[in-house]
Amino acid sequence: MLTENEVRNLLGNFQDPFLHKSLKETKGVIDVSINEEKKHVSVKLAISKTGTREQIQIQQKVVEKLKESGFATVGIRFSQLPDEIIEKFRPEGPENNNGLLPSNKTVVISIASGKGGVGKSTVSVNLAVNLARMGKKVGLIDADIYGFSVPDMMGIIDRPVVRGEKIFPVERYGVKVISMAFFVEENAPVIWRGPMLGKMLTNFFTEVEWGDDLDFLLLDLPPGTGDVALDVHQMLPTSKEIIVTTPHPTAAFVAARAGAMAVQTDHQILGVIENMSYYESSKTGEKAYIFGQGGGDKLAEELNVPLLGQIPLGQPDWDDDDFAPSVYQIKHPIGKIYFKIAEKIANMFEEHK
Ligand SMILES: Nc1ncnc2c1ncn2[C@@H]1O[C@H](COP(=O)(O)OP(=O)(O)OP(=O)(O)O)[C@@H](O)[C@H]1O
Repeated sequence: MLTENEVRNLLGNFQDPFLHKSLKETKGVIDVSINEEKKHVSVKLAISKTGTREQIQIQQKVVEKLKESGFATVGIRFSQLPDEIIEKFRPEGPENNNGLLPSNKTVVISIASGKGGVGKSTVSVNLAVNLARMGKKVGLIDADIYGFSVPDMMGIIDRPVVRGEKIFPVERYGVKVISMAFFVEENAPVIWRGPMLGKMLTNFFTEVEWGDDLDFLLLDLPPGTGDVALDVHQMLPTSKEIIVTTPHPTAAFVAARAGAMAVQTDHQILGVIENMSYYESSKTGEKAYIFGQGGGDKLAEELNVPLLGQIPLGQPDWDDDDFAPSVYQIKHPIGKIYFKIAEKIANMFEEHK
């Protein structure tokens, strides 16, 4: 494994993608810290333009190189170089303005879970829809390679339009949706492992025409804490995370590992959502805690983040004209809970605008 200085030297050879100078020259290697025991390296780099496809490319190369050098996990963060340095090295000629996707103002939020079946996709879909109901510009990427359920859940029948090199997402309930399901044969085997998924995700970020700057880009991640989930975590640009759990204390224990993965990859956790919290009788209003109790609270406490909400068991009441089996209507009691959670999330970013 490399020492901190060796990592600095290695990173110093990478080029700033717009200034075409080495990171050594631009003083773009800001921070390197190594956890030898866990074989983890955390790096902070400054480049001239963040939130670009070039950032994602350099990010992938850096992660690849560091893994080749013996690190098991890599955390990577980017910031913008100071204006003086950009001015000093700015190349002649028209500025390259392509590829500002997602833009600097887009908040990327990944929805993660410790295991499958806890409702991660349902939560992703309903958060996206409710952020859009608030008037936010929202994109949703279905990156759960084990089951691309988002299009079905939202009742999406259309497919994205491809024009030239750009893919135009499908819009549903005001959310721009891109799913791996659009690009693979139905029932095709799950061959999309780490690197392939990586390529696909890069394409989602760089070749998808999201239109005006998005406020939020949500990602439905693969469940679990195995290699695939770890790879995806590492590939994401500065992403925030929300962890979904069921109320059973053992479920929360497994979800805590997903939280640990987020921390390890330098992703800030915004909070925990507890799903399938209870069943409420529509006649008596009595609550039955079918899947146990306390898991969400316990996890939130352990991760030191807020419990953003508790979602009871219940189905949306869709009609045949507008079939979206997993989207709760705005007037539905669960729809209202999702709206409140969406408000909490949006408020976390209000002061920065
Ligand atoms: N609050 C809820 N009440 C009732 N059913 C729910 C609730 N949340 C999710 N479900 C149902 O549970 C099942 C699993 O949900 P979902 O697919 O969202 O989970 P997931 O964690 O994304 O699973 P996977 O990771 O395996 O894709 C679905 O059939 C979904 O409709």
